[in-house]
Amino acid sequence: MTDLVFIEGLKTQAVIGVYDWEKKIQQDLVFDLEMEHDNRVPAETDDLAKTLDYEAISNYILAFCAERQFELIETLAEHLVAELIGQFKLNAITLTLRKPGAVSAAQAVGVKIHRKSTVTY
Ligand SMILES: Nc1nc2c(c(=O)[nH]1)N=C([C@H](O)[C@@H](O)CO)CN2
Repeated sequence: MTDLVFIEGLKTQAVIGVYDWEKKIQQDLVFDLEMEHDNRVPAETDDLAKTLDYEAISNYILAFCAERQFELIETLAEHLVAELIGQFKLNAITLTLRKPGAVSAAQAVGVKIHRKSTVTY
């Protein structure tokens, strides 16, 4: 099954970084998500409750970043994905997390992870 619900370029700020100066400031983060979902089911019923609500998931990520603090973006990505799988019953997700201001010579740096649920929803 190759259907997806995706979120692209979700921008927010968080306290994130390994250095002391980074723990006192907010820095930009950009999220791209691809979440596996059989889109035929919501399409048959025209029912929001049968799909992955990209608005609810986006709001969850914004709240997560406002409340939580990590050093590595790897740690943020892993914790966030684990919560999203549980909260929204995701079968599989690919998350790309960019920290655009981290390396001034680069447009962005970041991580990309793909995780599957241990149960099938
Ligand atoms: N793979 C990673 N490398 C680095 C990270 C990170 O989270 N993952 N973080 C930093 C610093 O916090 C950096 O962003 C400061 O500019 C360095 N390398």
